Amino acid sequence: MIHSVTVRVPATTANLGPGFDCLGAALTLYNQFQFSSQVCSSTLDSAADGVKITVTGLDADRVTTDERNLVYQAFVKVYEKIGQIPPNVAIDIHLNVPLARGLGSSATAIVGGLVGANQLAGAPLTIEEVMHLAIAMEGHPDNVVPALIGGCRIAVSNDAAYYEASNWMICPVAWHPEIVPVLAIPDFELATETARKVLPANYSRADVIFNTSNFGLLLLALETANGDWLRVAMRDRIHQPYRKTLIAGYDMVRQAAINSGAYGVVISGAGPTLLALTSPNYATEVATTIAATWDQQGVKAEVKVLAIDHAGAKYDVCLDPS
Ligand SMILES: Nc1ncnc2c1ncn2[C@@H]1O[C@H](COP(=O)(O)OP(=O)(O)OP(=O)(O)O)[C@@H](O)[C@H]1O
Ligand SMILES: N[C@@H](CCO)C(=O)O
Repeated sequence: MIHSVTVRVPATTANLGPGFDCLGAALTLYNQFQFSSQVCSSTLDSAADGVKITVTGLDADRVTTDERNLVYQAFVKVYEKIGQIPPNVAIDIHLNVPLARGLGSSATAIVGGLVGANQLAGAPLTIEEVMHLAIAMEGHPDNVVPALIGGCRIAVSNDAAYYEASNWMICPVAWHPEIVPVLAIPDFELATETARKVLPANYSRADVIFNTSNFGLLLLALETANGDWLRVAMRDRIHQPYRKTLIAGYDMVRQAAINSGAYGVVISGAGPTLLALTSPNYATEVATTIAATWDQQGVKAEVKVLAIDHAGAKYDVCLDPS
């Protein structure tokens, strides 16, 4: 019998400029979730029956430890899907991905909870079924898909209604190893819900064509590391023009990063983290420049030079010694 499951899930950067709600990449920064079976609920001291949650690491005090916890909600979804009552469980969460910063923290929680529950239940669901549950919970695929299977991915819906889709085609996007993601994480939060509210409901034909052409070029540029293409292809008119007003110093930081060697700078996910893409030779210079420029604007930012994670969610299963 399985005693515990430990799941490691990568952070993700979504959109990459023109790929709003359909393109995302996994990063080498991870949250960890451990799920341990409990014998009976009388041994548990949480307010919620049958679950005890502990959280350590970054922003740990901001995560709820009762049954509203997103990891636990995802855990329960698996048991609903298979028609079983969720077992008593202790969940230990260790956070390295900051909350509400545009690095897919909610996707790590959803994927962690789903993968942990599926393994604890003896793997009744396929990875596709887990992915569909994850997309439905998050509401869009661009963070949860790379968080689950790693790499850079495009998600295409086979259904007419994109956000209600139950059929998805997931395709890998080649990412040239000479393209380095530099992430600049400011010391303020921006909830995805807030950043989605500032977007218009409709777009002009010119804006749609602008994004379509840049998106196509971006895929070629990521594959080939063609700097001239990348400098053009990271532009977007679907979300960034509206969201940048929520991110103090955005224009100045972007220009300074480009002057110091970045191909381009975009809002990571819903923000406020900024993603610069650059070559290995300029990565340190770009990181230092972003931190210094934001500092001049009164914003403290942590800057990380990362790589693309190709593994996605990884788990270890520990069997009951008896
Ligand atoms: N490990 C976790 N455990 C429980 N809840 C979490 C965890 N991580 C994130 N959450 C929940 O998700 C919220 C953040 O989600 P939100 O979509 O606003 O930001 P994000 O996922 O970090 O950014 P983005 O979607 O733009 O990449 C947190 O405020 C918290 O409620
Ligand atoms: N595509 C999403 C990612 C954040 O969850 C957005 O930009 O709102």
